[in-house]
Amino acid sequence: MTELLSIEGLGISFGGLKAVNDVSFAVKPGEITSVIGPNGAGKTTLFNMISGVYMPGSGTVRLLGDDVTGLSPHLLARRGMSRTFQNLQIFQTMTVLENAIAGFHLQERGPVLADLLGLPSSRARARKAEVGARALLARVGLERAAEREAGSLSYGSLKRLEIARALALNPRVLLLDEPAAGCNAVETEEIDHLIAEVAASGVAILLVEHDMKMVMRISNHIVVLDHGEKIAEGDPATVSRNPAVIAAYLGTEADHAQH
Ligand SMILES: Nc1ncnc2c1ncn2[C@@H]1O[C@H](COP(=O)(O)OP(=O)(O)OP(=O)(O)O)[C@@H](O)[C@H]1O
Repeated sequence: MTELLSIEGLGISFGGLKAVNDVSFAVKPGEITSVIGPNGAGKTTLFNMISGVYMPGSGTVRLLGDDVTGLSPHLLARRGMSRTFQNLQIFQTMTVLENAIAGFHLQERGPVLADLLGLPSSRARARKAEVGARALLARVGLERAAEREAGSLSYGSLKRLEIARALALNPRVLLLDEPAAGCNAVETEEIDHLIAEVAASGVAILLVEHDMKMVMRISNHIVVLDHGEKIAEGDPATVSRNPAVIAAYLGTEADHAQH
């Protein structure tokens, strides 16, 4: 199957520390790939290199076969990669609908003059963005909250709003940074369903998540990092039986026990 996103030998050092070293894997359309590993394993750093936040020290990121290594997040978004953040990027005092509409405007080059002059073309664009935003809110189960102030939403709903905004870019690849962090069991399950539905629509999903139960439940493919290196990859059953993976997690528990 075609690889939408492929990571080849990616690495970066901070000072003398190799935070990520020679990591390779591929993400396929319609599949959910998760990156896991103990604290400090390099998950966030890897994510930041893939999504254009950090320039990799070595290696290549390919999107639909094109080398996109080091492109800025907004250029990646135009090419079909969007992401959510661990710390939500929601405008708390705007309505839910306005937040979703903001997602649409991120993809535009912005004929700013037309907008400033209130030309018909700009009004038509605004109308189109609103229709699209309402459809997205329905997709994530927030249509009835459209007129509410975003700051009044539950945490799980905010997480779904953040995913809606990323979907406004109509991505081929969606990167989710801890989509269930801070959510209770019911909210986590709702997010599970949403992610599975997005994957089923053909989007390639890459996620970093600490909730191991969720990872095992929804992933097609898991990549395990430890001390910046890929130590295993495969389906959930294979990875959870892998002795190197078990040792990496037991190792961190032993460290905690000593402190
Ligand atoms: N900007 C930075 N400058 C220096 N060191 C960094 C920087 N970012 C990360 N590191 C180091 O790189 C290593 C990997 O960190 P990273 O945050 O990517 O791990 P992680 O797997 O995401 O951890 P966690 O599960 O705790 O979020 C750690 O040793 C961390 O201290």
